[in-house]
Amino acid sequence: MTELAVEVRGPRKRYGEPTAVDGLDLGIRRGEVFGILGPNGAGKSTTVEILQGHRSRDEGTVTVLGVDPARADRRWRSRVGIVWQDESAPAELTVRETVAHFARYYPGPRDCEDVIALVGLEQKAGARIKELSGGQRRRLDVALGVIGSPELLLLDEPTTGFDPGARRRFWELIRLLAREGTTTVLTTHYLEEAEALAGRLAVVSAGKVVAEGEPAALRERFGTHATVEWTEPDGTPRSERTTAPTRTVAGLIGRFDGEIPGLRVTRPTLEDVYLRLTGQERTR
Ligand SMILES: Nc1ncnc2c1ncn2[C@@H]1O[C@H](COP(=O)(O)OP(=O)(O)OP(=O)(O)O)[C@@H](O)[C@H]1O
Repeated sequence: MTELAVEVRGPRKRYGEPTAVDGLDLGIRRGEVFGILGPNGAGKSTTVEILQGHRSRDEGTVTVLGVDPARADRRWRSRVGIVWQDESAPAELTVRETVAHFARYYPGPRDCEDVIALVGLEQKAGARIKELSGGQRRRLDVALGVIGSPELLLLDEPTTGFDPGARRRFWELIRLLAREGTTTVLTTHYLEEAEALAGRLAVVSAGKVVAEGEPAALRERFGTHATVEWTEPDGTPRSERTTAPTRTVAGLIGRFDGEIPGLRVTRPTLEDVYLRLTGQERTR
């Protein structure tokens, strides 16, 4: 059996111009949490939908848990957990009824009450779906994605609308599932989420992968410039972008007698690297 849970080679999907997915190659290992980052319209949802078997592709080979999702059967579906961008669970059912209803589709589901607690909906277990807030609805979507004990979770912007506490709880859930061996693929616009959760990331832009690797390695590879900031004796704030911040600081030490006012050395964040890779770099 292949070590890769997801293998995508040369996929293309065109709705018109430009091509939505244009050779967005991915190799996602079993058991890893893999993040897909990219600006609006980069092709993330289209890719996740192709992996889920819910969108056709024009070209390329796609293998998910050893199967082409375009030809997947019910057994394959029970091994894959999906969090839809807009779930359409019946509004009149309660949270508990909905989770129990979805659990029946799977051969080895998790315990319903456990899952409700894992997404923090214990207090709302008896509430009807139509009475939930947007963030609570989204938490229910996540519960429905994990209820079947999937081998692979495919999550498209799972934490949109989550408050910070719910987001942290979600991170804990993904880590718990990862410890159990679940592979997770998630798209997100939250850079700190990608950094906190993903062992590896792909940054996509215009339907292609523009960089891939561990978050720290991406920062190292693409975020080569640090910024050194200080204040001149006349009060003028200064900053310098440099690949050799130690040398800049050494120069300042030579010029200043004692403490350098306002000295700060900042390394690029994942966000800086992301903005640079996707052509949205700010000028500091
Ligand atoms: N059903 C569709 N019909 C026509 N064009 C589509 C359709 N779905 C997506 N597209 C186009 O394909 C491109 C990629 O869209 P996609 O939804 O995959 O991007 P995304 O990276 O998920 O963006 P976002 O961050 O906004 O969710 C966009 O230009 C979008 O307008």
